[in-house]
Amino acid sequence: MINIVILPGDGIGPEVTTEAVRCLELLSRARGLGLRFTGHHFGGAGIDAHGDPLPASTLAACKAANAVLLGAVGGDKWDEAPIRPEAGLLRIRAELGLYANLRPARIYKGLEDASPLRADLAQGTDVLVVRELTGGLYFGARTYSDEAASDLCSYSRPEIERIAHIAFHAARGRRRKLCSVDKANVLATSKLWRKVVSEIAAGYPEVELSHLYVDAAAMALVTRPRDFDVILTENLFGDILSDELSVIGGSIGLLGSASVGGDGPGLFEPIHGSAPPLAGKDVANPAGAIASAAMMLTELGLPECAQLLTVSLERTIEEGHRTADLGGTTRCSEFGARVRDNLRFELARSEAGERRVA
Ligand SMILES: NC(=O)C1=CN([C@@H]2O[C@H](COP(=O)(O)OP(=O)(O)OC[C@H]3O[C@@H](n4cnc5c(N)ncnc54)[C@H](O)[C@@H]3O)[C@@H](O)[C@H]2O)C=CC1
Ligand SMILES: CC(C)CC(=O)C(=O)O
Ligand SMILES: [Mg+2]
Repeated sequence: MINIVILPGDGIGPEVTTEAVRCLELLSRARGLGLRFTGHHFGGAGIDAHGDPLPASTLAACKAANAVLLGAVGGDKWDEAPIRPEAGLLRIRAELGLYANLRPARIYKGLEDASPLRADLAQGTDVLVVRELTGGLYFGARTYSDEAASDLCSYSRPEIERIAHIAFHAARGRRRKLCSVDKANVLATSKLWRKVVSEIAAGYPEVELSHLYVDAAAMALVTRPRDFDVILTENLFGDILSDELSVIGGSIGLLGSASVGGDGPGLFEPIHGSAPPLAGKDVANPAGAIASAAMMLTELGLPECAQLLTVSLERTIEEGHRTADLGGTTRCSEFGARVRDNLRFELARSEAGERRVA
């Protein structure tokens, strides 16, 4: 039995996670994986039900699970709450020790026209953002009054070393190029970041290391995205740059992510937020949630099942099924159903050991 905790969260979170879970259920039945799903309140839904975005019962269930699949949290409704839904997200990342957030971005076949960039700039973009997830500004002490406010940014050498190793390992298995992004011309944390990353590079001579300041990186991502293979960066910069990178492929709704590094379960979530204006309308793009589910299967040691789901998602996109964010009319639930149609086909094909004639 593989126990998976589902945290649908708020806004479009429940809609996109439903489609991802249905794909996983299909795979589990077909392959006898023994996946068992239990849903728990989280984010705004946690505040409404328990007065806490990360209720104790939810945290206990996550810690006991094999993996956690998350939708998204937040919304205006909780703007004035003493603890915002987003605080629950930060807490669960810290509680599970998930210091590494992997966000792969690429141009899907069939979406070549969906990029806001000229095709000659965008085509072939395939980047993995390795974002430090439990340090930096999001976790520093804050002060606030209506006259002055502050946020503390700090990083220690071990925090930088461990995320750098993850990124160098990833680069070694890809095109062996790693760009570390910081603001070392201004920030003390970035100065240490650059020094430590450069030292770690000595252990990975086959990986070509470069450094960019974050402002220049933001520019380079839209002028020469294909030059990047792995981007290693700190929490805030990774959050911002991965949203930027996602639209080069057409939409933020396409990107999944894996948060790993702890002793317990990993957490898998699309990179987008709860998109309140889209909630309840069956129009959100569930591709990022489905891609996150595929990343979860890989992490659970089921790479073949992950591949079947990835191929099914790719084929659905290639067939031209597009949700509204990509200029189409396919509903969220319909898109999920088409992925499952393709998944049934892939399962049958792999069982028959046949190759499909293109
Ligand atoms: N991981 C999480 O749970 C995150 C939560 N948030 C929260 O979400 C709420 C909304 O934040 P925003 O800044 O608007 O970011 P957002 O990511 O929810 O939306 C940004 C834009 O992308 C669109 N979009 C996002 N996901 C989409 C999808 N799957 N399909 C189609 N279009 C999609 C939205 O309609 C909007 O135009 C806030 O409360 C914010 O704090 C924001 C980012 C991450
Ligand atoms: C909502 C924030 C806590 C984080 C965020 O935007 C993200 O992780 O993508
Ligand atoms: Mg974000």
